[in-house]
Amino acid sequence: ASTRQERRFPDDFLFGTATASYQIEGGWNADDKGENIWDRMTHTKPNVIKDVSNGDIAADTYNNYKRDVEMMRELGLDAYRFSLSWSRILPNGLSNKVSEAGVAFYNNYINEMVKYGITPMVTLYHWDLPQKLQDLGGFANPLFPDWFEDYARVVYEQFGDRVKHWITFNEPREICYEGYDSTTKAPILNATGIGAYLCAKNLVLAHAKAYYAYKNDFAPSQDGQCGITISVNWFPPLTDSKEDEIAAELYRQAEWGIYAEPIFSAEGGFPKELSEKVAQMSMEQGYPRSRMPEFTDEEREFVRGATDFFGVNHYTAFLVSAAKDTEFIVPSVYGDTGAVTSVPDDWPKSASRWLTQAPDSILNALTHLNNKYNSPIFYITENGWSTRVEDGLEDDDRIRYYRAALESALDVLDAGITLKGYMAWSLMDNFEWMEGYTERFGLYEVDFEDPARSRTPRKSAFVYKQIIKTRVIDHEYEPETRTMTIDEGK
Ligand SMILES: CCCCCCCCCCCCC/C=C/[C@@H](O)[C@@H](N)CO[C@@H]1O[C@H](CO)[C@H](O)[C@H](O)[C@H]1O
Repeated sequence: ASTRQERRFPDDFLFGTATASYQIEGGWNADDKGENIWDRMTHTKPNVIKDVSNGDIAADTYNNYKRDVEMMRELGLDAYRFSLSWSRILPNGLSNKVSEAGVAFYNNYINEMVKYGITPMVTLYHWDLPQKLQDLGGFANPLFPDWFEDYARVVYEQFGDRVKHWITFNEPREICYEGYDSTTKAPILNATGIGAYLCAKNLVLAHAKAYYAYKNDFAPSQDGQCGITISVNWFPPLTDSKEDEIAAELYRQAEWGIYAEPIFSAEGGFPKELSEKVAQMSMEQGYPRSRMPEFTDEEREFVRGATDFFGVNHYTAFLVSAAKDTEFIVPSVYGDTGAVTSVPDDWPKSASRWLTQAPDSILNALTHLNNKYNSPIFYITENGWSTRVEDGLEDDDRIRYYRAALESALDVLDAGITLKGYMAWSLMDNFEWMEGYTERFGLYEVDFEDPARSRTPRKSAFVYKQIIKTRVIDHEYEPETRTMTIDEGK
């Protein structure tokens, strides 16, 4: 039997880090870039952000992209996942006008990665919708799938000769539930119990349109893959009672099933149990039809199977139980599930109130998805841990989290599940959405007081580098230095 020390990641396993355009780029109005929904929200309602900050400059990757690639080389990354700013490429959101400056910025960034053998993994949409499209309803407009396909075609055309890994959307739950159904992400629409379902349908249709545009018109010559990234945290029942089992299943369907099921399940369409529950609740609440829209047979068939891989953003777990005396907002997604969550006191806590270190949660989540969806190809497209500003560079908590997460990823490989890569969130500190700059996820610390936005490796950067280099998790490894260098050949 092999010892834990001997367990290795395969040589072709893609180790990387991830970021997102609005969180790092800055250059919010550089050249002819158009306004996006985060620009609009942070400028007109600054108090919704915890430290009243914004992403106007962020880590200033717009001017620091060569330093970013240098950091990728220092870590010895195989791959780098980043997103494109739609309104930097199409200032008005629509494809009649393409920004030369925006395209040039991404060409430079991608070329710099390719020059050093780093595989670019590109997300088309990580939450920064052009404001002009939001003014027309955004994801709630039935034309949204067409707008997204048009944008995707421009992007494939411009960058597809070098980019072979495409992700259409990052985290549909955060786009639809947090943006349309509540007030935790732009555009803070707060259409509770309605926004998430409406957005979910248009989002998966948009994904399928962009997927088939690539598959039919670009993949034959460009030879890449196209998938979607869904936020899949692990939601087991609190107890083995029937009520908690049912609550947990409904909760999983609301969290990620409404986005995953239409694409990955054999039947297609929204998850059965949640659809029935929402239809029943809608009737009881006096609506003339279900708040959850239906797919036509043609739409269902179009979306079903429209992917080459399943990108999983995984951070944590919550225990789910049937609500006893909770008063839910009516109507609301969580009211539809009738479920509540809790977290054991002994799971280590991060700087983010939602993020604890749950045991074996990567293995549990991926095993569940693998069984449910007929063994797709997986990438972990985000996984990471937050610290506070004052925690500085000695981030042993983050190291403990990453080692445990990567052990769980090795368990996934041992279980015969096809996991092809792991992207740590994040390469560097960045604008953490509603939390501003108060929570830090970076392997590199960014000094946001410094006009140059200087970047300094944390201890975790040295540990991650060692794991990538050796393909082994050495729990005893202590970096001897805090001076980062680029290894030969990187
Ligand atoms: C009794 C429970 C106690 C917890 C109370 C917290 C209540 C808040 C519940 C919120 C649930 C959040 C679910 C988690 C979502 C995350 O997986 C997801 N938002 C991660 O998104 C990515 O996060 C990165 C770091 O936050 C980064 O910002 C990136 O852009 C996102 O893709």
